Amino acid sequence: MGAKAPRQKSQNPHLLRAAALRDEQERRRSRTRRQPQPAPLAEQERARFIQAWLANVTLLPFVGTDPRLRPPTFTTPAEGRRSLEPASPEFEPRRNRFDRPLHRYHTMAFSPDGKYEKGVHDAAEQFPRPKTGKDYVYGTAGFRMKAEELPYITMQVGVLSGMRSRKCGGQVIGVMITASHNKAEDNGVKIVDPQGEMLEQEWEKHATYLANAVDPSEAANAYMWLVKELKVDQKKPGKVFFARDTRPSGEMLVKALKAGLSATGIEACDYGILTTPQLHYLVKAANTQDTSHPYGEVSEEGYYKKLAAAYKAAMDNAKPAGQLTVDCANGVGAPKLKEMLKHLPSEGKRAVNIRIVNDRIDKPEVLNEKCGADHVKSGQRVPDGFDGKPYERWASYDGDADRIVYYFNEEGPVFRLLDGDRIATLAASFIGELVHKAGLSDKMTIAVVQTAYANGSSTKYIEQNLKLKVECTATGVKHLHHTAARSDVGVYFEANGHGTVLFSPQTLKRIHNHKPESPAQLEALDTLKALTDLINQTVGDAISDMLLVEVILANKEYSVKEWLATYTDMPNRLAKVRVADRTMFVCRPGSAERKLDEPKEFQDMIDAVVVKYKDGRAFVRPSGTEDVVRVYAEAAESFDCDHMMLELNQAFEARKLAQA
Ligand SMILES: CC(=O)N[C@H]1[C@@H](OP(=O)(O)O)O[C@H](CO)[C@@H](O)[C@@H]1O
Repeated sequence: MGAKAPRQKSQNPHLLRAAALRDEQERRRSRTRRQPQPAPLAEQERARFIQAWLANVTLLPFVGTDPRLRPPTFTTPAEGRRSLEPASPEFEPRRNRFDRPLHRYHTMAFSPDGKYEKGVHDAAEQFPRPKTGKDYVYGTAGFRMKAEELPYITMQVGVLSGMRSRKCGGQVIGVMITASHNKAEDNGVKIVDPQGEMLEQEWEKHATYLANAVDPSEAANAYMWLVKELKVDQKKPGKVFFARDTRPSGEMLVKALKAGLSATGIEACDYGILTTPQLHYLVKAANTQDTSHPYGEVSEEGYYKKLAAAYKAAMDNAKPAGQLTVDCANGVGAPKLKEMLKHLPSEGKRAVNIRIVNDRIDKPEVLNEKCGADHVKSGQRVPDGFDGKPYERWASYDGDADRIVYYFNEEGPVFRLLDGDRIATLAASFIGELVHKAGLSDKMTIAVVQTAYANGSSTKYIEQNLKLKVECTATGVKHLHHTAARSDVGVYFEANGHGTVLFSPQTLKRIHNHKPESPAQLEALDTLKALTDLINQTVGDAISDMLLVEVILANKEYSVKEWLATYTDMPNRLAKVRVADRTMFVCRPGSAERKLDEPKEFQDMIDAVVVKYKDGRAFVRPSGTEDVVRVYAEAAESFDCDHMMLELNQAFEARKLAQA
C-alpha cells in the first residue's frame, strides 16, 4: 500500500475530535501489533467463537478511506470488538453519483478461518480498483465501460457470482464478458442466474456494493459483510460457467474473473468464446440436466443440435423463403452462425440458404463499426457491405448476438425495417394460429409484452387484429422477461430486436400431453412442439430468433413485403439529450416510464405539446445505460414528429437542462 498524503488540519471541532479518535486508535493498533500473538484456539473453541463473532459483530457505516481508520488485524473477540468504535456523526456514508449510499461497512479484518476474505484481499491487490474517482453501478446490462477500467470489477463479479451459486444451493451461475453493441475498446460483464435469466434485481445492488470497495481491505470487508448479511454458507460448493465475446480485452478480463472465483474457492468452467445467449443456454441446461425436463445437452454442440433438430421438425411441411443475408457486426455471431449452419440441412426441400457478411473477427476495430443491429435500427439504414437487391431479405445481429433486426430495400431505394415489434407480431400471430389449429385455444392464453418504445401501430395490431393482450413494462429485458413469465405464452421483444418467447411449465406440459383429434391438429401440434425447442427461452438470441422468423416466413409463405404489409408503422423519432444530471428525471411509478414525476411541470409541458398533433405520443425517460435522457415522439405524420421533437427540445433548452 503506498504512503498516504498528510491530512489537512480542519478547524471544525467535530472533525478535530474525530482526528483525535483516529490517532488514539492508531496508537492502540501499534501496541497490539507489538504484543505477542495468542496461541491458536482449539478447533471446537474456534467454531464456537466464529458463531459468537458472527452473532455479535456490529456493522458500522464506512467512514472514509484513511488507512488509519482500519481495524487491527484480528486476534481475539475482545480485541476485535474494540476496533468497532462508533462512527462520528459528521462522517456520512459516501453517496455515489446517483445519490445512492455506498453501503460500505467495517467488520473486523480477517475472521478466524478467513481464507476467502484473505483471498479477496489478495485478488484486489492483484487487480486494484482503477483510480478514476467514479462510482460503478450494475445497470440494465451489468457493468459496461472502457475495458481498461474493468479488471477489478470483473474480479468482484467473480466473487459475487460464486456467492450467488453458494446461495442458490450450488446451482451453476453464469458470467458473460461482453459489451454487446458497444465499440471494440469497451467491454462489460454480467451475471446469469440459474434458469438462464438475468441476475435477480436485489443482487444487482450487491454487485454495485462490491465494485465500489475502494481497496483490498475494503474489498475483504465488503465480502464478509455480504456473506453475513446474505447468510452465505462458505463451506457449500459453488460453480460458475463463464464465456466471452471476441473482444481482445476479453482474455485479460478472464484472468481477473478467475482470480475472484479461485479466491473464494469456486469451481469454474471456461467456455471460451460464445454468444451471450449460448452461455444462458448452458447455465439452464446444467441446472436442469438431472430434472424431469432437461433443457438440453450441456455443451456448445448440444445447443446447435437442439436448435437444428427443432428447425428441421418445424420446417417439415414448409418451403424455405429464399436466401437470407446476415450481417454479423464483425462479432461472435459470425463464427457461431457458421457452426450452426453445419448442423442445418444444406440440401433438399428444407435446405437453409444463409449468406454471412461482416464476419471479420480477426479485425477487432471493425466490431459493430457501421454495421450490426444497433447501427441499422438506430440509424434506420443498411450496414456497410450491403449489396441487397430490392426485396432481398437481410438481418443484422449485434456484437454478442443477443438481438436481431430484419430489413430490406424497396425500389428507390426505400429502406424498410422489420424490427423487434415486427418479430413480436409475427411470432405472436403464428403461435396463436398454431394453438388454435392444434385445438388448444381454451387451454392457454398468449400475451405480448412491449416497452414504451414499441410502435403504436404494433400495439394496435396485436390488440385489434390478433386479439391478444398487450402489457407494457419499463425498458430493459429483465422487466419484459419477468412480465412475460407470468403468462401461459409470453412473447416479448424490445423494438431494438431483443426478445424471445416464454412458455410456462404448465403450458409446456399441456402442449406435450395434448391428444390431437385430426391430422391437421397433429401437424399444428408438432410444429408448436418444435417451436418450444427452437426458441431459446432463457434470453433474446439472434441465432434462435432468426431461425424462428425463417420458420414462420416459410410456413406462412410470406415474403418480406407481406410481412411488412401486416400493419403500417407510425412515424416516430428517438433522440438522446445529454443532461447535467439524468437522475433528476424521475419516471412516475406504474407508468411503465411513459410519464415523468420530476422535474415538476415537465410532464405537463409534454402533455401540452402532444395534444397538438394527430395521434401524438411522446415521452422522456432517463437512460439506464448511458448518461443521457431519451426523448421519443410518435405521430400520424412524419412532419408532426419532427415538430414535436423540436418543441420538446426547446423545453429542455428553456429550462437549461440540456448540455452541449
Ligand atoms: C431505447 C433503447 O433501445 N434502450 C435500450 C438501452 O436501454 P436505455 O435504458 O434506454 O439506455 O439499452 C438496454 C440494454 O441493452 C436495452 O435493453 C434498451 O432497449
